[in-house]
Amino acid sequence: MLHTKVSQFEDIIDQALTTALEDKTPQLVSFVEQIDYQNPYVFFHNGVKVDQHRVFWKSAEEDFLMVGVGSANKMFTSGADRFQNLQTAWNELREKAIVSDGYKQKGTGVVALGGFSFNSGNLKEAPWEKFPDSQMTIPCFLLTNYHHVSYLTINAVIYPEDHKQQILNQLLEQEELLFHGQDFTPHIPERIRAEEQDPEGWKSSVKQATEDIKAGLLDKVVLARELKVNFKEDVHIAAVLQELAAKQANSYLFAIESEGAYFIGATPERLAKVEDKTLVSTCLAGTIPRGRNEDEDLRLGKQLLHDRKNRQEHEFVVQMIRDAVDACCYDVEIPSSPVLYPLRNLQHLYTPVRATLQTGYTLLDVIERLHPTPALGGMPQHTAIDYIKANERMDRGWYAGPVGWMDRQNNGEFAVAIRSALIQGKKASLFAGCGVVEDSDPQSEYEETAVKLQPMLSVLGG
Ligand SMILES: C=C(O[C@@H]1C=C(C(=O)O)C=C[C@H]1O)C(=O)O
Ligand SMILES: [Mg+2]
Repeated sequence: MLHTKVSQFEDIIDQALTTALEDKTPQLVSFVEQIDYQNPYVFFHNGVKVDQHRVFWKSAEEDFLMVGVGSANKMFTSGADRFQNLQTAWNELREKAIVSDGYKQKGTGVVALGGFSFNSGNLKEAPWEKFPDSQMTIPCFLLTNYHHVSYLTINAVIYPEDHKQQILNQLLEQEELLFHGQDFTPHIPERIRAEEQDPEGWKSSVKQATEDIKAGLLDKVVLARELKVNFKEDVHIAAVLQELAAKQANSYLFAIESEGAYFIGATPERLAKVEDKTLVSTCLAGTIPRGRNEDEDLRLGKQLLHDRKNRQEHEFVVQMIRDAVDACCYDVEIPSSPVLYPLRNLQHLYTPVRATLQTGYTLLDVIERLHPTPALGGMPQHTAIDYIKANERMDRGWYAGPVGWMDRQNNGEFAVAIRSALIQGKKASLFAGCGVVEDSDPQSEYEETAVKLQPMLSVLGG
């Protein structure tokens, strides 16, 4: 940190100490500076020297990325009111924060990153014991790369009994560690085993779901399965992120640490984004592989656009998101038919949603209404959630839950945590699901999930 910056930082610590003593409560301070361009993967890698708790987010559509190290504060909420309770805790924190920020760039300053499990309030089964119902971190150190400029935020909680010089020394020492050492050797772990969990059983549950749909129990349900993988050595998370970034264009990248386990993924699916009053959401459902050449690719794309079963999968998502967005927005724009969304090894049907948020509603209100959309749950929403709990034979944990970030202005973005894996040392669990409708064929759905496992599998042992 530059000399002038240190004295500005000292000033806000002084202010915070005064307030903390007066109010007899801890006080959050946030200090933002522009720094030389930083490689985010090196920063993530170095971060572990300061704190094992690290979080990562990269946008799918623009040059915008955040890496958080340590936590000035973590917000945990659980149960049915977890979104509302988080909003309350967040409002209190962000309104009271003392901020020194001459740039006012998005994703800098008081920012919370994290996510939510798919279901709230259930007991966590293996392998999810280390992940809470929800966790949003205000990182101690936050690197933000936006339009090729790097910003460093330092967030700290100042207690009434703290000493300025001690805090300053500790933070400067940690900062030194973060920027020391400029590279790492990318290392992809060697896979020694990959084990599917009862594929035949899974296919029969898809078959059963099509029968239950024909019988009128529900219209659509998303069923997921797990692939367990073992490696010869511990997985190097920074290297995996770097590989994903190189391979998975048009995807959000995320990583969230909890008690030494990392939930990580490259998902194409936005849940909701709010910038000022503009809300953007995404309907993404309906899948076909990419072709091996341009002709085949075009042919497959056309086939997907006109396939009755895939269009039905997609239409349920559009219907539900439209209703949810109509209830809290105006000027809702949704095209009447989908287009293709190409990824490295598959393509989806995609309908963008854009609207203006009514006064009084926040990003978290929208997330609460949307989650889970029929792209991850089904239709009707609550029937599908119960159906999944009763029939899926695994704990989804954070798979298919909302992951993302929000800032002090309540702007932010959440994606749906699919194409994801939970990594713990030498072990990983990969997850993939698919939308089941009345015309679903178990074998094709099985193959669809196999293709969806590929992005994570390809960076976890090749
Ligand atoms: C559930 C997943 O993906 C979802 C299901 C899709 C489908 O069945 O066509 C497509 C995109 C996603 O909404 C997953 O990747 O695990
Ligand atoms: Mg599908």
